[in-house]
Amino acid sequence: MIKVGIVGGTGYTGVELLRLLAAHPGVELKAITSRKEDGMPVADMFPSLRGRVSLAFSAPDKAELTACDVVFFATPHGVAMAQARELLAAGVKVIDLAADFRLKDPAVFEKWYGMPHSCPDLLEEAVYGLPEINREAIRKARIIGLPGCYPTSMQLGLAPLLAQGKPLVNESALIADCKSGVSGAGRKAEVHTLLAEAADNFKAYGVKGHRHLPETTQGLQAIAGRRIGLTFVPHLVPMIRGIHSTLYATILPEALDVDFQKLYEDHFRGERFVDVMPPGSHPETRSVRASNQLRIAVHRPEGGNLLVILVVEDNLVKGAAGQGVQCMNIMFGLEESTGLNMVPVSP
Ligand SMILES: NC(=O)C1=CN([C@@H]2O[C@H](COP(=O)(O)OP(=O)(O)OC[C@H]3O[C@@H](n4cnc5c(N)ncnc54)[C@H](OP(=O)(O)O)[C@@H]3O)[C@@H](O)[C@H]2O)C=CC1
Ligand SMILES: CC(=O)N[C@@H](CCC(=O)OP(=O)(O)O)C(=O)O
Repeated sequence: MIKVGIVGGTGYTGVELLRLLAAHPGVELKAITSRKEDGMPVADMFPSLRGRVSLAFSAPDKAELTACDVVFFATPHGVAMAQARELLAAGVKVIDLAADFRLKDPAVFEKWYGMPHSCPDLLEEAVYGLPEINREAIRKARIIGLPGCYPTSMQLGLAPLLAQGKPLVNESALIADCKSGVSGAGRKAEVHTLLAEAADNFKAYGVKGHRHLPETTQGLQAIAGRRIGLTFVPHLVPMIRGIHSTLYATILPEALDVDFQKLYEDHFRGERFVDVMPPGSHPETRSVRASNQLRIAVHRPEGGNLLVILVVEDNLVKGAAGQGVQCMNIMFGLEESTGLNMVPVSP
């Protein structure tokens, strides 16, 4: 059994990790931390876990965490990087759901997260936890920086176009129009996620610049091996879970004959968690709810030169906790889908 610790068990991604790991056949939960709820039984705070998780939250304790095989950080940015070195030295693998190990350039990290990076050497070693792109590196990794929720949808949605030897679309003018449910903002109390603010409302935010832009650009450039240009506009929609990303790319004249549906199907053939839907499909967020599935539909309106890619995922599962479990399975040599075979909840 893999001994698992979770730092930050009371946030939405923390409790989602608990839901997935409580049903995982190869895992033993050893420590679930919360400084504010120290001593409270997990099932008292989350009755959905009654009979499934018998542990209580505890304050982060070095001895408890270093006795684990892997520790997940479901904490705000900056927490994992302060503790990772000690855990790695004790032979513990680290999977961070925040952004501490996503961006390769410490100066870019500091610009977008407003804090200096405390361990640039570990940043260099860390592997970006997107299995469909980075599976082999994840297998050998000691430390994983899991992608943000929006970047998962944007990178998987655009990867087949950019992974070709020569450009098929105008790679300097890609557009990502993305919508997220409010759980993406986390569990902490904030005015903009109050029911009276977020319900029956719809708005864009972060148009001037969102921290997921440099992360996504970094990933897409690594896939393409070329510079790319991306405009990313996130929106908040009045639903709880789910991301819907609509991606636009202009087809180059020399690629107008390409069968893009086939290109996507070939690219993701054999990928358990990426479903390329039949032509003409309109994926819905509820078709992936509470599952690690991501669905993609490829459109070319009126057969013209604009490609429209629709992507849906559950921000808390494929966009966070599920992707973390997928990476853990790969790192520990388990079947990649272990504990992740749930059917999406619909309606
Ligand atoms: N929500 C989403 O869709 C996604 C979120 N993420 C990222 O995952 C991380 C967690 O997000 P979310 O679950 O929404 O987070 P929340 O902000 O809701 O929860 C944070 C958790 O971290 C703990 N915590 C806070 N500060 C510290 C600290 N200094 N040391 C130890 N524990 C601490 C809190 O418990 P306590 O204070 O009691 O210790 C709490 O359990 C964030 O970095 C977020 O950006 C990533 C992808 C998607
Ligand atoms: C709806 C909403 O507010 N979403 C969050 C992104 C959630 C996420 O993936 O966050 P991290 O990069 O912090 O891990 C936002 O736009 O800030």
